[in-house]
Amino acid sequence: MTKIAICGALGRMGKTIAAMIDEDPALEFIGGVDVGEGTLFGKKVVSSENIDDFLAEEKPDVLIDFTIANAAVKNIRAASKAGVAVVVGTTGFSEEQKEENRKNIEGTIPAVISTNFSVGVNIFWKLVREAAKQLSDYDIEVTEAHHHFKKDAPSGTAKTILEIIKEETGDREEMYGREGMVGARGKEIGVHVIRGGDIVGDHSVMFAGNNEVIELSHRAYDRAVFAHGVIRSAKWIAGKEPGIYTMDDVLGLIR
Ligand SMILES: NC(=O)c1ccc[n+]([C@@H]2O[C@H](COP(=O)([O-])OP(=O)(O)OC[C@H]3O[C@@H](n4cnc5c(N)ncnc54)[C@H](O)[C@@H]3O)[C@@H](O)[C@H]2O)c1
Ligand SMILES: O=C(O)C1=N[C@H](C(=O)O)CCC1
Repeated sequence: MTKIAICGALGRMGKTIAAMIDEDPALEFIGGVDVGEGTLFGKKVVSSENIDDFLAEEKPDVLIDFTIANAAVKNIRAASKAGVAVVVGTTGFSEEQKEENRKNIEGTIPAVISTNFSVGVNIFWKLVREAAKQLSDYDIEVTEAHHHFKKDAPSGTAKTILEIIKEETGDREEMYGREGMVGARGKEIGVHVIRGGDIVGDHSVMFAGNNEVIELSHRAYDRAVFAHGVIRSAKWIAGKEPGIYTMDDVLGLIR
C-alpha cells in the first residue's frame, strides 16, 4: 500500500483528495499538515510548523501539496530533507520560487508538478498547442474564470496556456484586460480573468481571424477531476528516480 500525506489537508482540494484516497484500496491516507491542527478520516492533521517531525514519524511514500505558493516551497524543502516523493498542484509560484523548488527536487526526490491535474485539461493544452502552431497569425484571447476564494491570478492553468501559445507563436506579450482609447490591436495575447461564486475552473482560448473564429474551451464541474489526476500521479511517482515529471509523463502523452 502506498502511504500518502497531504499538505493543505483541510482545504478544498485537500479534503477532496483525502476522500478519494480513503476509498482506494491501493492507498493509505496517513494524515496531513495544515495551518491549524485537526483530524480528517480519523487521521491527524498537524500544524505546518511541525512538518519535519510529522514526516520523520509518519514516513509517507508520497506528500501531496495543495496549499499556497510560499507554503508549498517550504513543504517541498521539508519533503526533500526527508526523502519523500511529492505531487504538487499549488499554483502562483514566482520564477524564484520555481527555481528554489527545482533545486530542492532535482537529484534528491521524484516530483510530479502540474498547474492542472485534470486529464481533460492536459488534452486541451495539446489542442491549444496545435491551434497556436497552425493559426500563429490570428488574434488570440485567453479567458479564465474561477470561484471567489481563488487567491492567484491569472490561474496556473492560464499561465501554462500562455507559455504554450508563446512557444508556438514567438513574439507575443500578454495584455491584461483593456480600457480606454486602446487603439488598434497589436500582436498581444489578451488575458481576461473572472472571479465569482463557486466556479470550479473554466478556461477558453479564442483564435480570431478574418471571417472566422475558433474557440477551444474546458470547463471543470467538480474538483474530483483534479483529484483523479492527483491520485494517478501519486501512484505513478512512488519509487521513481529523482527529478521533475509532468502529467505528460504520468499519462504517457507525447510532448
Ligand atoms: N493543479 C491543479 O489541478 C489544481 C486544482 C485545484 C487547485 N489548485 C491549486 O491548489 C491550491 C489550493 O487550492 P484550494 O482551492 O484547495 O485552496 P484552499 O484555500 O481551500 O486550501 C489551501 C489549504 O492550505 C492550507 N495552508 C496554507 N498554508 C499552509 C502551510 N504552510 N502548510 C500546510 N497547509 C497550509 C490552508 O489553511 C488551506 O486549508 C491553490 O494554489 C490552487 O490554485 C490546483
Ligand atoms: O481552484 C483553483 O484554485 C484552481 N486552480 C488551478 C489553477 O490555478 O489553474 C487549477 C484549476 C482550479
